[in-house]
Amino acid sequence: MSNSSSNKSQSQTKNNPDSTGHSDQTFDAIIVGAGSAGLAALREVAKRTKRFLIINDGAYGTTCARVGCMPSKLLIEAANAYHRRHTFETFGITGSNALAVDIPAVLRRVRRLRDDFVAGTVSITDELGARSVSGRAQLLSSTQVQVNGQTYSAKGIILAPGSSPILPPAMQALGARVLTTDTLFEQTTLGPRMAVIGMGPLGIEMAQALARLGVAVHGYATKEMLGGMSDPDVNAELRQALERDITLNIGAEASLHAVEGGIEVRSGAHRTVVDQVLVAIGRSPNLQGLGLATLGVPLDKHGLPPVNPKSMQVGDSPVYLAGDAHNDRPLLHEAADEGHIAGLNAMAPTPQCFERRIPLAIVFCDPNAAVVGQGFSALQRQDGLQFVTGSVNFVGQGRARAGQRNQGRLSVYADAASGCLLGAELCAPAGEHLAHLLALAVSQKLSVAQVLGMPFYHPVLEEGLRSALRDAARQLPDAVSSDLAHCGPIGALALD
Ligand SMILES: Cc1cc2nc3c(=O)[nH]c(=O)nc-3n(C[C@H](O)[C@H](O)[C@H](O)COP(=O)(O)OP(=O)(O)OC[C@H]3O[C@@H](n4cnc5c(N)ncnc54)[C@H](O)[C@@H]3O)c2cc1C
Ligand SMILES: NC(=O)c1ccc[n+]([C@@H]2O[C@H](COP(=O)([O-])OP(=O)(O)OC[C@H]3O[C@@H](n4cnc5c(N)ncnc54)[C@H](O)[C@@H]3O)[C@@H](O)[C@H]2O)c1
Repeated sequence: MSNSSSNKSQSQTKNNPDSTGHSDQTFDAIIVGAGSAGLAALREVAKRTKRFLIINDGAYGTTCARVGCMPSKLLIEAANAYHRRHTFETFGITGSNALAVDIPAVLRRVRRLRDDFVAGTVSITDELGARSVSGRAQLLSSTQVQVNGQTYSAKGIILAPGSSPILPPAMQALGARVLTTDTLFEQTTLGPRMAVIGMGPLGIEMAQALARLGVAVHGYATKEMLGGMSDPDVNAELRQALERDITLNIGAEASLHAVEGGIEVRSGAHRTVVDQVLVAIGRSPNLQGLGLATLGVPLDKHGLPPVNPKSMQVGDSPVYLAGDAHNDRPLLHEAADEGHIAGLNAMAPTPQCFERRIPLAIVFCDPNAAVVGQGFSALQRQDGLQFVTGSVNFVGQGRARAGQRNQGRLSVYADAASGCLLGAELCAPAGEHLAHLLALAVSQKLSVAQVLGMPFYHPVLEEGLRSALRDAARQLPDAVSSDLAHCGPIGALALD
């Protein structure tokens, strides 16, 4: 798609600037970027006025649906389905050796479903006719935008231009075998040997998925902490889990060199030759050429203006910056929230401040990794804060053992005085669901004792969370009143 349905969409909405239907070229709001943030803003703007314009450069369909969240999860689902065969023999199921993966077919399914998801988002702008314009927008002032050589004015301007994968020129120079997530899902096949540079959320997810599809994967990271984790014990579990699938090289910057028969990856003293490389070393906001300097506000070293995270307002101007372009919380639900806030405020007589949700970041590796609320290092950095850590290792957890997925660790952090849950880090089976449960508890400011007061069914993975909470409760002053935390273990793994 990126390529077929998005191009179709562009030709359908490629408007002559004079055909916007507004002879004075003045609008209530102009939205720059039709991604998740821009479309969330559009929903609020369109409820309040018909005098708006949404301008998008390049492919339509949003980064999330086109080259981000959705195709990456589609690849992961296929990889994990195939990987499950390794547990079959232990379950008593024979014949798994006869199973094979057809990577081109996996990629075709990824694109087919991805195109469905994209079609849904593309239709939103397609239906707008002349109010949707294709082209690269540039600010001329806090109330003026130029696109395709035409100038438009608006009372409020929402900038939601997203971000792009970082691909250093030396790596890009090696040609089509060096991929980013913008090109990964367009490949007809992958491997047999691949390197993934960068072990942030994106690198980890793709490296493990590729390995589970049978590609020999080498992963490279400069830092010990992987996938956004900061708790050394949880990070150790994550590392161990990844090393079951990929060869990890940690500690030095990786560089790429064209050699006979492939691309050589050099990292410290380590050398490997691969067929393709996925570069996942972060994303940079699409701010270049956006004209932010015309706003007359100071820009930081990355070219970012000051943005109020509760109103998305840039300084005191009628301009709002939302989504990955802001680079504060580059996640889908945050981009949507920011677009929503920006849309409301661009249409309001006076911008309002909104409470933001507690942080929640999930990495869809197996076991899932997640940070909820305040992570370990954020808590450690807080002067004067004393917190306790309650932890559980899933190796002995009953339900996890039953399903052959008994690996991982979950740590909860609680205020040492009040017992209030502050956050959690985990790399645990069904971690995406445990993380949501914890997010509810943290956002409701519940104490460890209060969460322990809810029922935990048996036998469920959530009993692992209960063990971590009990571990925390034992270190808290109200241990005696909280559940069974003060009781010793029964001594039977399935019951404890
Ligand atoms: C591989 C991958 C996996 C991910 N997985 C997850 C996940 O599982 N969960 C999660 O929460 N998040 C995930 N993310 C992050 C998520 O996709 C982003 O946070 C989200 O898509 C950001 O939306 P946005 O609206 O800010 O940007 P985008 O969707 O990129 O929209 C920006 C739009 O603005 C356009 N534009 C740029 N400059 C201009 C200009 N000057 N004029 C006009 N238009 C312009 C762009 O071309 C683009 O169409 C993932 C990202 C990637 C890359
Ligand atoms: N499940 C999810 O929610 C999800 C999944 C994927 C991406 N995302 C979002 O997309 C964004 C981008 O993700 P990302 O993982 O690309 O970026 P990232 O910045 O989180 O991680 C990049 C990593 O690459 C390392 N690195 C940089 N240069 C290197 C080199 N030469 N050799 C080896 N390592 C190097 C960095 O130290 C860093 O740890 C993130 O901010 C994330 O929020 C979210």
